[in-house]
Amino acid sequence: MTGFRVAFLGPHGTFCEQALRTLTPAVLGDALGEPEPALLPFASTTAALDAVRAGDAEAACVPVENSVEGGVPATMDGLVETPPLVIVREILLPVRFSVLVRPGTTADEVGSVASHPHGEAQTRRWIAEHLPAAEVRLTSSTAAAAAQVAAGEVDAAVCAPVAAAHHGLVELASGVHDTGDAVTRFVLVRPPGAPGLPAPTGADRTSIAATTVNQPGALLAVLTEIAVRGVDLTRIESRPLKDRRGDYWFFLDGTGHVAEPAMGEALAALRRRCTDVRFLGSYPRATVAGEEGPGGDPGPGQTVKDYTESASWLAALRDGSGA
Ligand SMILES: O=C(O)C(=O)Cc1ccccc1
Repeated sequence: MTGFRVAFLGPHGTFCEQALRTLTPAVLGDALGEPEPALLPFASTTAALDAVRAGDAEAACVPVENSVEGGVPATMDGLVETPPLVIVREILLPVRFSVLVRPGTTADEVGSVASHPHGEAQTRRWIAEHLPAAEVRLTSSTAAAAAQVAAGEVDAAVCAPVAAAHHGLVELASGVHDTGDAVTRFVLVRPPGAPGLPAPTGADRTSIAATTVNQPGALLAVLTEIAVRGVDLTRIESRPLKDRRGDYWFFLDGTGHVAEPAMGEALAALRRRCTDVRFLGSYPRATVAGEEGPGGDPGPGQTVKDYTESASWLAALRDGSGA
């Protein structure tokens, strides 16, 4: 038994567990310094993140966004709480839903159907068409919906096919979705300073959360600091600050690593410009099998080599050896 624990959105049979299990022992060992951790299911993403903050787990795997429904609010809110956590890996999981029922249940007998809000959002049309009379209930995870079916609390669950084996259910339908090729992005988080924080690979992503003063052009100024350094912004999404009505956290993902000059300079500029800025991690960019990731040519004068050469040139001006 290892002393190393990874919390995840449970119960067993969630997409989150599947995402975590796609990491090979080598990748986990690299990201966590421990190839075979114990995987601990938690009832919510908030509880999984809290477990890391409380020292009850060394890392947590949580869903962060979906290509159809956008960000997972509980995860975004949880990432900017204190003490800070940083992302050390991202995992992209193509998501295919099954509709699971107790053995013997027919479509006509389904009076209620449950799923995680992101599961419901991705199958809303299908449910309206195939289970028009069913009352829709939202659950903390897709596997929690399957557990409710097994307990007789609800008739059907929209969830991962693997949840059938975990909860003794059968498929009423499989391959269910409103939009094909949906992908969910999960992240593995750790406390900052933990061993094994990712070194630059040359194909990394950095996640940042920033708040600005409420003035015309404030967000434009933040985006400009990023754009002029050739950082490819791959995501921008906002969440209300809650205790400061009208103010927002802007969640920004861009290509590059904090150890590289362009991203490092962009972060330093945000630190000057923003009322608050949180570094949420630099980690290797994941791609879906067979697809090209972002981060092509950063533009003229924007490569790491360009930054290094211009920094040496400036240093020479300053010490009087160059002109
Ligand atoms: O509830 C789950 O299984 C999760 O991992 C969250 C989720 C829900 C719906 C689609 C993708 C991920």
